[in-house]
Amino acid sequence: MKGVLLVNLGSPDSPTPKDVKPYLDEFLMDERVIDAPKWLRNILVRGIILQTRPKRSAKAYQKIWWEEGSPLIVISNRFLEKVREQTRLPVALGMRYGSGSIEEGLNELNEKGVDEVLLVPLYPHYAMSSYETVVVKALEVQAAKFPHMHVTTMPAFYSNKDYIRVLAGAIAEGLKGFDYDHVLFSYHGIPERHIRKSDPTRFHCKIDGQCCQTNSVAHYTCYRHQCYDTTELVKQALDLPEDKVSSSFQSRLAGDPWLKPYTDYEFERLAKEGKARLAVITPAFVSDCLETLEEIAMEGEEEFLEAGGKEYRHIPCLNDRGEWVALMGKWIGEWASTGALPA
Ligand SMILES: C=CC1=C(C)c2cc3[nH]c(cc4nc(cc5[nH]c(cc1n2)c(C)c5CCC(=O)O)C(CCC(=O)O)=C4C)c(C)c3C=C
Ligand SMILES: [Fe+2]
Ligand SMILES: [Fe+2]
Repeated sequence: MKGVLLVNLGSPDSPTPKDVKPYLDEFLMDERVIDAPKWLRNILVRGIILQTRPKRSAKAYQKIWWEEGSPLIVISNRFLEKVREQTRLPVALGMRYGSGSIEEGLNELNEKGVDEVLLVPLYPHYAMSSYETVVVKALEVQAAKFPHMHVTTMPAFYSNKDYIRVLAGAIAEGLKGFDYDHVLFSYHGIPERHIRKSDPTRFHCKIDGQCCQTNSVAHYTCYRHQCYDTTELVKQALDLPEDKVSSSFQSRLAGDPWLKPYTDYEFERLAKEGKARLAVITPAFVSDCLETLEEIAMEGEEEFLEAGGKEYRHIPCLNDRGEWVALMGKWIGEWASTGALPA
């Protein structure tokens, strides 16, 4: 019997340092997130980052926490419930880190008699620290605990025409009544090194301003290429003027170079260039979360206005909007009936 496992990133159980610390420990000790040898990761994460970050992160989580819990978890559950209404197949939800794990999700499907699983990483783009780690973890759990199950993985859907239509529709709605000077597509950042590590050709991705526009098999796993592709396709779908659109990368940790341009520097640059009214969208996330609600909607606005900007609008993620739920229902239906996956 077929079934579906949706997987998102996960959140701490509460916005307190006590709960944020074990969550960050699991997250940052993932070798695909902080990709240093284990002994060094131990020093970096447990010896340095976790000494101060949980307190700082907990404060940030407190600013965005909802009565029902973490926005990312609440929204993922709302999405789950609505997707269930679109299909007769069992659908479960798992989180890569923290409570409500991938194992619990697979177990729920197993108890319903599912032995053929469609695994859906809830990330539009491929990155070793997001999409890839979900797939690796799910396959590890499946092999160890549910060896009779067969798992098929949904590909990254960053350029799928239906996804672009749905994303463009959400952005058009968000831009309504806003006489914007610029639309910034802010994607979660990753270290530049991750791009090179994910290049199967080992020579294509040079992050030189050219490689992401030159055809290559490397783009199946090139986060940077995929992010720029999403921006370009939405720009075309909405007929946005070339000089009013750009992409940037947010949420970097100190240390190695991360993908540029950095979102916070872009806020300043755009304000200084006289772009008084700025709209920001965050298409690396399908659900609003700490990174969109605190870093972009709150901090971003402050930074932009302080730099001289006049008006700022953060456009929400797809969350549980009807068109997105219907599209996931359509993809599940196609897989269930013909085995086809979104291209
Ligand atoms: C080395 C560090 C990190 C990499 C690489 C990274 C990639 C990455 N992350 C997301 C999605 C989310 N990240 C979120 C929070 C978050 N991310 C990092 C670090 C890296 N992420 C940290 C330390 C945190 C925790 C908060 C903080 O202390 O700043 C979230 C929000 C979770 C929530 O509970 O709301 C999401 C979502 C992607 C898609 C990605 C690679 C493309
Ligand atoms: Fe992150
Ligand atoms: Fe590239």
